[in-house]
Amino acid sequence: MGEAFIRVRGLEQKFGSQHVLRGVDLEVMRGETLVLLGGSGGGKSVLLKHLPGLLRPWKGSVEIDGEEISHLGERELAPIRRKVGIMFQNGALFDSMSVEENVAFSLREAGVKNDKEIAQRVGEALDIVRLPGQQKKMPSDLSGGMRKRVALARAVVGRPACVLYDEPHAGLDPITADSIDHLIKDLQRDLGMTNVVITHEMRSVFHIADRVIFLQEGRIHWTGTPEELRVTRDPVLRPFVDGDSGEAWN
Ligand SMILES: Nc1ncnc2c1ncn2[C@@H]1O[C@H](COP(=O)(O)OP(=O)(O)OP(=O)(O)O)[C@@H](O)[C@H]1O
Repeated sequence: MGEAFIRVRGLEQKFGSQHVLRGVDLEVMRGETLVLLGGSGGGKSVLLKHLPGLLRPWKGSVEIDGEEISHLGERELAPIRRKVGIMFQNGALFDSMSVEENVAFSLREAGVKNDKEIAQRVGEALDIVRLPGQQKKMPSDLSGGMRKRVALARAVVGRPACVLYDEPHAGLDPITADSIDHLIKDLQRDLGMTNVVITHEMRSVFHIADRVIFLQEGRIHWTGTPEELRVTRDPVLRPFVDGDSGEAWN
């Protein structure tokens, strides 16, 4: 580690009069797993969408692998999006396409045309997410956990250097959520992947994070290791870690 793969400086975003990001400074080191925590509506997804250039900063800058991307057009962003894969919150699979077609979609978008190469790379991606041989299944045939893994296969099939995960555990039972955590760590260990993960699952945070960032009202309120998070006395973080709303149980 030691070298920043993502560098965000003074990032601000507004939607109408709503000032969602208010000056975010962030570095994600190559090969690290960074977890992004924060209350609902605090701007985590909005921040994540700036990293592959899906949103353009209102103010500030975003650098990916040493390249400033905030001024780039759609065509110039294509190589950036090959470096930064994203696994969206709802999995976002196309229900009318098979698993194979869903995973191949981002490769075809990236201009890969050779069917044999596509089939091979889809097979490898399905192996990585532990769904070997599931190419012909339709999304409606899959469980929630399997759909998430197909979404992850789609994010990694282009062999990005970095994967962004927007609540990869949402709607999963604890065992399936744990298997997603293992996949995230396998990608980091085996392929040197940089991971940025939004989650509300504290158990996962302690399993996967090298570093944690807490976003509050559009700014980074706290940064530390999982060990520091576990013992923090920060008045905003403590109830979050304990899952304590402050209301009494009778
Ligand atoms: N494209 C958009 N247009 C207008 N408002 C938006 C847009 N995207 C996000 N917002 C608003 O920005 C705020 C932050 O949203 P965001 O999805 O980043 O929250 P979050 O921290 O990811 O929350 P959660 O944990 O609930 O998913 C919300 O009030 C949301 O309604």
